[in-house]
Amino acid sequence: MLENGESSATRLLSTNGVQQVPNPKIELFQLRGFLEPELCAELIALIEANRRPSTIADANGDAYFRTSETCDLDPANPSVRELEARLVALNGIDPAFGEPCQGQRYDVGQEFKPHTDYFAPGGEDYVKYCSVAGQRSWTFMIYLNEVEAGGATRFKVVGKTFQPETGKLVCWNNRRPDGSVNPNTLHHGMKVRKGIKYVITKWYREKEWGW
Ligand SMILES: O=C(O)CCC(=O)C(=O)O
Ligand SMILES: [Fe+2]
Repeated sequence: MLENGESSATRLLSTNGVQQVPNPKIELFQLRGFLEPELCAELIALIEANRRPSTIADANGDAYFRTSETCDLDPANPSVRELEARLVALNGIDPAFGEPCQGQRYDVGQEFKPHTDYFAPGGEDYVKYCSVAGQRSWTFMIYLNEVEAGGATRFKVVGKTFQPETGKLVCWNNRRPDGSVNPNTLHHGMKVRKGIKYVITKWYREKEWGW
């Protein structure tokens, strides 16, 4: 187990199939087939059964900034426990540093406009969201299905776009090597044009979550 909500390139690349985006501005990885289709289908069913409008920290006045729906996944559910076990095996992050897993559902026309997952230092909500658990360290995201059209995740600064693919994981470090937040992680969950998009998001913190 690594310390303080940290994963590392070395740890991630020790799993067969993990690929790192070759760009010094960001630590960004993908792993195809991280979850098998059966587990993805179970997680989709959970998201369908229990969802609410998604929210954002540091509200910016744009009511259409994040138009998806969110599911707070029950940590006691067997499929969610399996998901958590897969994550720790891959990333070596002590689960105590993780926020609870969420599912996100995007219908046609829904998106999450360009944003970073870290809380803006000095921003209004920084104290509110970071005083206990600290800043977000790593993001792990898993696509649960193939979308008929649209719904890619675009990292504009580094020029990398990921297409949704059943069971594919994408993960990145939200900070630079010196520990400061990395604006090059800016990413856009682009509009779904046809079909419905389902993803899992898992965020880790620099301190124990403990809520
Ligand atoms: O849905 C996506 O492609 C991106 C989701 C995302 O960035 C987030 O939930 O923070
Ligand atoms: Fe994000």
